[in-house]
Amino acid sequence: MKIAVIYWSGTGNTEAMANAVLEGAKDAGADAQLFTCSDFNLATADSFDGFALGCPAMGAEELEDSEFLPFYNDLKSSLAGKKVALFGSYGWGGGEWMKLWEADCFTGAPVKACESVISEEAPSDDVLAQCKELGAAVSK
Ligand SMILES: Cc1cc2nc3c(=O)[nH]c(=O)nc-3n(C[C@H](O)[C@H](O)[C@H](O)COP(=O)(O)O)c2cc1C
Repeated sequence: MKIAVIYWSGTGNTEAMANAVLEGAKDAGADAQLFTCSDFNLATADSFDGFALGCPAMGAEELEDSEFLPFYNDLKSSLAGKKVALFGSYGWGGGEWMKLWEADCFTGAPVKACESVISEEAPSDDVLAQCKELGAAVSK
């Protein structure tokens, strides 16, 4: 399985989660690669079997809108039939942004690999373990 772990992170919390997702995917035997959303070449999207996408809550319970949201909107058409899992960090909103993101993502054609993983600010060891499991789930 060829897996892309693609994230945006302003202060490193979602980045730490992405690193754990990558580790979990590699441990599960996937050919997994880590990208920031601005580094990912959309022309290569069809070559991946699964995607783990990470973005923190920004704006008012929104995806980061200067880099991640435009990237995600462009990627969406390539997610049909692919395994997808979502993760990210939040501050004070209780995870509302993730519910909105899931509704947007999984009412389309992607195959939900597992439950999303969210972290209040910096990920704890427990959350990092959940991130590794997410990486493994998207790799199956
Ligand atoms: C401009 C801005 C907007 C934010 N909006 C929200 C929000 O709507 N809901 C929330 O729970 N946290 C919000 N946060 C908190 C971040 O989601 C939180 O600090 C998160 O850990 C940042 O992740 P990162 O380190 O990957 O950038 C916001 C933070 C910033 C800087």
